[in-house]
Amino acid sequence: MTKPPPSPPSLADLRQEIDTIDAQVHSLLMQRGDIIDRLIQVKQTQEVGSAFRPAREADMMRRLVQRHRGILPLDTVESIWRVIISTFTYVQAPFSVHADISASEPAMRDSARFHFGFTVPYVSHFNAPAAVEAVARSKGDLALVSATASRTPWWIALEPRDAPKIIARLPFVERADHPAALPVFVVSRVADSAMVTEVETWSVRVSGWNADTARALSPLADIVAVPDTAFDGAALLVSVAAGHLEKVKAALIETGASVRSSALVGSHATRYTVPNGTAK
Ligand SMILES: O=C(O)C(=O)C[C@]1(C(=O)O)C=C[C@@H](O)C=C1
Repeated sequence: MTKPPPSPPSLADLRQEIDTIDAQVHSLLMQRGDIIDRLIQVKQTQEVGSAFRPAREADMMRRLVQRHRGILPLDTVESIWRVIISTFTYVQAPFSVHADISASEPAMRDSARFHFGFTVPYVSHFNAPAAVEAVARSKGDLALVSATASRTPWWIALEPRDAPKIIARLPFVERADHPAALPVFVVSRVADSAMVTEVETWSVRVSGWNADTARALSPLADIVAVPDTAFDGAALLVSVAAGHLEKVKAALIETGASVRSSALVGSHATRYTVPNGTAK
């Protein structure tokens, strides 16, 4: 005699399983909070003012994407972890996010909320220099500024040694249809040891900037250029693999431009793109 197939679990049984998992997830988050409490003692955040560790976060976000499987969309998993990590950053040392909304207020707000959640205060500014200035006056605040376009060479303010620096590029995990896709630089003051140094960002002032020069540089580096009429040139923000600025300078000179000055104004992790077909 064959046994009848087991009856499917009831709705009440499945809800019981969900309640058990929710309680475990909540309990694990509270345990994570206890660890953060202990981490504060060993981390000495007070010295630099900010608990944000871009190198660690870039690595955590990449690993999260790599291990993700199943029907829960990657957008959701990424946004949950962004809120977890940034809120635990905030509880270590409160900070505000100063956003330059001159490119697009809704896109900038989406980026700030997606990457830093709703607990971290959001302050909007009408231009990049104002957002950067607010960070320079603060202890550990962050500024979010467009990484692809600018009306002003705001990065010149980052040149002095003790000025804030570019410390990250968002989103950490790029892909088609990212819900907060606006490319953004994060500007802040963090300990040197917390910086990711894979990609360097340089403030470069050039004379003789023209379309040929821009074309010659595009395979070598990501560039934001603002015309500098006083010198028939441009103020550039150059993002280039660490140690490769000399190649950019050589290409500039080959196309007839000349470099008037260059200063390192930050660094960030290599851009990480989710392979096609993985993201949901
Ligand atoms: O690893 C740290 O230094 C932490 O402070 C922990 C933590 C996290 O919540 O995982 C929070 C803030 C940092 O930006 C990176 C990670």
